[in-house]
Amino acid sequence: MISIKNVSYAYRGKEKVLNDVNLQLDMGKVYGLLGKNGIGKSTLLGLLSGLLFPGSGEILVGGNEPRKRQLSFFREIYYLPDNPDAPSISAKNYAKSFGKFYPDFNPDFFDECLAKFEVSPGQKLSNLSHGQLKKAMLAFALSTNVPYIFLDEPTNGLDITSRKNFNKLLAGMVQPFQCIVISSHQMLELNNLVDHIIILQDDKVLVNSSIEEIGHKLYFNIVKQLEGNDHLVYSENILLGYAIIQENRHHLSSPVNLEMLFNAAMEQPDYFASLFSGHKNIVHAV
Ligand SMILES: Nc1ncnc2c1ncn2[C@@H]1O[C@H](COP(=O)(O)OP(=O)(O)OP(=O)(O)O)[C@@H](O)[C@H]1O
Repeated sequence: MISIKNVSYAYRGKEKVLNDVNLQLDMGKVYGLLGKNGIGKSTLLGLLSGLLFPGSGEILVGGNEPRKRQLSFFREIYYLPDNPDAPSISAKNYAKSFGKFYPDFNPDFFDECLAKFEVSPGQKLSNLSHGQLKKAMLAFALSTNVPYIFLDEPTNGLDITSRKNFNKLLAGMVQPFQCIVISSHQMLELNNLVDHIIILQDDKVLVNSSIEEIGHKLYFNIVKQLEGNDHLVYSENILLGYAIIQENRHHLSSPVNLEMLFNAAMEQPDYFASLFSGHKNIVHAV
């Protein structure tokens, strides 16, 4: 489990990026971390990975405090940044050298991932394109079998086939003892991958909710006209009419559309904050 309590963080000489953030992340789940550019997603992943230290508050990842940077902690987590370094060794040798560090590293799965991604195991990482390097490092990340995997924009720079393959590989490997956090702007791809959504806005957590809970609270629909649709939260023009979100007062079932959810949350942050924070005095949709 990951517990984030009253955590604030500011880069030197700057305003707080995160202010009094509280979150609990459970095992066996994939979390989608969403937010506009520069809102603090990478910062949060940096704090979880022990690369940054909170100005105040406490973070626990499993039994470890990331800021203590103990060996036992680093064996349990894997953090893949948006722009990973490219050492001058082949993917195969990278796995041989660095796989040892992770007690449950699976070399066969690593080979399988590389093959799926069509990355040559013998080619030097430093000679790969950005997308190829990203795929090699994703293959490594997915093969570590560590309890905590943090992926910053994992599909950024990947072609469409590779994005699909990444989703398939990830969906097939998540174990009950793992907690995976993915920061992304690719919401359509996250749609079928994540169990839980965290949306950052300003220096706070705006939405922290399971897909199931979102589906209970909101109804996603396509209509020809806007008139006559009760409890409208959000609407977008589409070719055949409108894609809308309504309050789900009739307990209907609809697939959650993350892109619409995100756009709606950005448009009405106060409404979403109250809807997903459990406050009794819900600000009603306009
Ligand atoms: N090393 C740094 N020094 C100073 N400020 C930084 C540093 N890294 C990030 N920031 C600032 O902190 C804020 C949050 O940055 P962060 O990279 O966490 O955002 P993000 O949500 O991951 O953005 P994106 O979606 O563009 O990747 C931004 O205003 C950014 O300019």
